[in-house]
Order: sequence, then C-alpha cells, then structure tokens
Amino acid sequence: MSKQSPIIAPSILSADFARLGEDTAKVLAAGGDWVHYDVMDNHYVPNLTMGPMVLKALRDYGITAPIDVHLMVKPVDRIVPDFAKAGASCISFHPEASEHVDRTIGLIKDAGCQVGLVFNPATPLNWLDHVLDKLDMVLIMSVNPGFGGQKFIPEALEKLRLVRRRIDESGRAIRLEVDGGVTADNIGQIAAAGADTFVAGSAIFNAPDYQAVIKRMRETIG
Ligand SMILES: O=C(CO)[C@H](O)[C@H](O)COP(=O)(O)O
Ligand SMILES: [Fe+2]
Repeated sequence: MSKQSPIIAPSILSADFARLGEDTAKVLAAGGDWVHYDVMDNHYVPNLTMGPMVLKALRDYGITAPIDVHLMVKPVDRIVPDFAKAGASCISFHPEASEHVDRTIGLIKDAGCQVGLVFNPATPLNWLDHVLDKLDMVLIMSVNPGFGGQKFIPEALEKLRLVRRRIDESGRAIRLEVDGGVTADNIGQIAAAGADTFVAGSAIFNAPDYQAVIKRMRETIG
C-alpha cells in the first residue's frame, strides 16, 4: 500500500500546560490534523507528563480532533483501558515496555482504538515480524524518547525507508509516523524517506505563528 494522505500531528508536549485546552484548540485551528499526546512515566523515560485525566479534560473542553497517544510507560497494559475511556483515538506503545506485544496490540484494539508500535533509534525493526499486519501505524522515533526540543537523528531516515518498503509489501493501509526533531526545514527529506504522519512539537509551539509553520510544512510535503 502506498503512502497515506499526509497528517501533521502537533505534539502538545511543547504547548502551554497552564492553558492546555486553549493552546490545543489554537494549534488545531492553525491547521494541525491530530493532537499528539506524549505520556511519560519517569520510569520507562526520565520525565513525567500527562495521564488519562488530562486527556478527558481536553475532550470535555471540546477537542474533537483525533488524539494520538504516545505511551512512554512501563508496564503498558494496565493503563490502556483508561486512555481508551478518556477518548484516545490511537494508542502507540514501545515493544520493550510490554511483556507481551501481541497481547497489548489486542488490548488496544479491543478497547476500540487504533494501535501503533514505536521504535526508538536503537530498537531493531524485527519487532515488526509477526505483528505488522495487526498494526494501524508504525512510529519511528528520530530522537531518544523523554523530551521535546531535541535534534533529529539522521539515521532515522534509513529506518523510515526500510519500514516504508515493508508496509508497501504488506499491501495494508498502515501509517508511517515520525516523531522527534521534525521541523519545516527537514520535513521534506523525512517525507521523501517514506513518512506520511509527522509529529512536531517545539518547531510549532516555539514559533510565534503556528499557522505559518504548519502551512510551510504542508507545502513542503505536498
Ligand atoms: O515523543 C516525544 C519525545 O519523547 C515527542 O513527541 C517529540 O519529541 C516531539 O517534540 P519535538 O518535535 O520538539 O522533538
Ligand atoms: Fe511523541
């Protein structure tokens, strides 16, 4: 299956946490397609962010766009139903953080969400063996997880090319997402490597005009 239509998913990790609903609505009005929601537990990664209650608060505030939950937590399974109930659209997890990857995939789907598998810069792609056909998305990290505002790791480009090939060979409509250090300057080469779903946090939220950055990104990826 060839690339899906491009999606830009602003990471609200870099939003104004004191005005999260307002800033999330603002980035969507500026052209963001999805909300990328980073969940960090100070265990699997050395940082602590938001749980399901904050996600529900965003839904209650009126955010209706798809919410793309990136779980950087260990263990994974016990928090899945809470995120589904809170209003997550897609839940992605790191295979090293799950005791039973196939079971976690099933749990997320049974909870009514789309499912993604996340690859850190040093995580081998053989975690895709036997489960690729069950996934809605593969997420390639282009930074080590835990913080926004890091620099894009260029080796991620080759990984994107390899996964693009595997998705195309599978013939399935699986999204290929990239996360970490994505900017309006490098998004062109990232798209050329095969990504169709682009997470960007600091590049959007640290800019004075969200709409101008998102527009430039969209024009670059076509
Ligand atoms: O998962 C993440 C970090 O672990 C974030 O989604 C990612 O880093 C986005 O922020 P930025 O675009 O600033 O790199
Ligand atoms: Fe993320």
